Amino acid sequence: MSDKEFKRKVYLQDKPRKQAKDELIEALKLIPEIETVPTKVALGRVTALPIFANLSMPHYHASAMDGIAVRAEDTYEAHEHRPLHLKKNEQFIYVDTGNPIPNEFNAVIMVEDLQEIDDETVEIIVPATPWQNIRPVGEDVVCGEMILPQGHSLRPVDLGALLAGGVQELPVIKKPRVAILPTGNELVQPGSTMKPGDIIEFNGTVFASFVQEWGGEPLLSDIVVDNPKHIRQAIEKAVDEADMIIINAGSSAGSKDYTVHVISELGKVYTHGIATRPGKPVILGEVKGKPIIGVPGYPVSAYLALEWFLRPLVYHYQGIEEPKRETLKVRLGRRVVSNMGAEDFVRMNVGFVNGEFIANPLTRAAGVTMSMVRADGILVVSPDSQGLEQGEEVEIELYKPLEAIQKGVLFTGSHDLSIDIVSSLLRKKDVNRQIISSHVGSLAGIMAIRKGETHVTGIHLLDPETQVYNLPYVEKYLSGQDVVIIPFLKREQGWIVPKGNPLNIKTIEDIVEKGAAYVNRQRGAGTRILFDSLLTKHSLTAEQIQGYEREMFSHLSVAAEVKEKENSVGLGVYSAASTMGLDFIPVADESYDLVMTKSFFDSEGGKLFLEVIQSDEFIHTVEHLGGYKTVRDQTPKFLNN
Ligand SMILES: Nc1nc2c(c(=O)[nH]1)N[C@H]1C(S)=C(S)[C@@H](COP(=O)(O)OP(=O)(O)OC[C@H]3O[C@@H](n4cnc5c(N)ncnc54)[C@H](O)[C@@H]3O)O[C@H]1N2
Ligand code: MOO
Repeated sequence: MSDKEFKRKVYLQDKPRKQAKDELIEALKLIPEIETVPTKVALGRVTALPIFANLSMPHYHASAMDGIAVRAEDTYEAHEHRPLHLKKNEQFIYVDTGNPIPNEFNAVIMVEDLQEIDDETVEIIVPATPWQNIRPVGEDVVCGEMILPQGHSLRPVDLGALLAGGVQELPVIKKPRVAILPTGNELVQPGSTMKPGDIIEFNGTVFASFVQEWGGEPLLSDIVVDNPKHIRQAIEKAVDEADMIIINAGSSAGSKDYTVHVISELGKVYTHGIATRPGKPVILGEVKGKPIIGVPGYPVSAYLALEWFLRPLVYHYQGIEEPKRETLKVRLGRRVVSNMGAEDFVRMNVGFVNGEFIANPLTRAAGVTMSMVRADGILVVSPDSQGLEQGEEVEIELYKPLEAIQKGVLFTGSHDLSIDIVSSLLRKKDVNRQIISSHVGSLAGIMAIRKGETHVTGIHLLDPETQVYNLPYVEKYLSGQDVVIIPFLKREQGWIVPKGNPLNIKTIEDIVEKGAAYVNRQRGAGTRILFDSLLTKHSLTAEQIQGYEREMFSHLSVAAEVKEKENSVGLGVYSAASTMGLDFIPVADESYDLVMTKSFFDSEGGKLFLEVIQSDEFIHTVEHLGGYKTVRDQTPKFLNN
């Protein structure tokens, strides 16, 4: 078949995930191979047969203590009031722990229970019982006894028992070899010089690492060019070398999505399209009896699909149960909408607030790798649900240890680089005490405190009437709540412009007059409120600002956007400009303060948090960024009316 003969396939199935998996496992009779490996390097491998001891351990009667070997019968007369003397080499010999016990003796008396009279004589006052303090032959392992059953994943202690039982090598299931084929003309190897349209090939490494984690052996191939001929060749080679094949991507309906056609030409396609979001365009098939899985290109879809279909195969091949993740009951901090007819997999952040686990959905975009890095767990919403309400109790699968979630500090509010510094210093004090931050802007941060969804927020909200920062907003929106305001930083806000300030922007009027492309912040962000109040002050309107509608969610995203465009300008903090190598023209000094719930303030985590922000190391690091002054008087204000 040539390129042109491939028709564009646009219709995907919506097969239930479990059905698709069961059909695949059912269709393929995976026959594992067996190999012999040295016991010393067998950690994590799975026994292919029951393993029996070749030796007894110990293989002789051994002293269990340091002391003397005796005949118990010779000691029966010993008594507290009638000490008994024993003669060396006739009635006893000295032994150390582990020494063989000569045939004529049958008990050991510990050195602590002896009185040495002279070089040849000891005195005892308690008789010995036969076989006391002796490890009989085979006390640990008896020759011929089964040390381990078949299908057992070897742990460090198992290796010890095997070696003790004289097993120096053993039959294990061969690691299933998984060929990983990254395809796509846009892909380049990490470290290449990038031009627009290039994408770093990173999925392959993630897949290979998962395969290793699950006990398989990854065979990561070079990038395969997107055409049927090369894809076909790559699959044929992979089928010869591996037990399972992963092909990424081209699983969907694009004009270059050849994968499904090549698989059906070379073998069979069982499924194309499953009822999940994300991850829908998965292909499940076989070539020459080997499973082949086409996973979508988008990283999140790809990793989930790998877990749904490859993980069971890898474990099934090894003949062991797939380990289950811990689950946790949580209350939803926000509503989660869902597709009817498909399972939704929603990445979640979880925090322990006011004695309850509160979970909030992260971005649903399938291209955001960082959402997998940040996720504390995943919520699976069933196909017959239209969504779950705020406050509803649900169960999620955990991606992180419970302790880390329990100790995590939730920060929801306006992003500032100093919060990342607090996070790393906090972690230095306690590895489990990290900041889980959502950058939602100042007002949304205040609302999160109000709804009990966060421990801390960072805000910089100028009240246009009083020209006072923050306090008026806290009093307005958090009245009646137990919160603590901590004066935190003074920071410079200014115009972030490309290096050299090509449009020579100095004032807000310049943005209008020079037709600069403005990079705005989202509604409710302190920087947005500052910009809007500058507009009002200079009698300008939003319509006069080019780009006003496009909203970014952090200072750094504004700076990243400015870096992309010669004629652009944004409003943000100095540190964001300098991090991106951009110029900065100061506009205003503002107060960025922290608000925390009283219960967090009083908690262990709150105390550590305060210790960190008052530390010399923190103050020094923040001031070194430039554009900041830390507030020396961080006296907390309690709001409780
Ligand atoms: N008309 C339709 N378009 C799309 C559909 C659809 O149903 N109809 N489904 C969308 C969904 S959902 C997904 S998921 C993607 C899957 O697309 P493909 O599997 O064909 O993947 P590509 O388009 O080739 O790539 C998507 C994206 O991922 C990047 N990618 C690919 N491989 C790698 C790699 N090895 N490392 C890192 N990144 C990789 C690729 O460059 C793209 O940016 O289709 C939607 N479209
Ligand atoms: O189903 Mo795609 O896999 O949403 O991202």
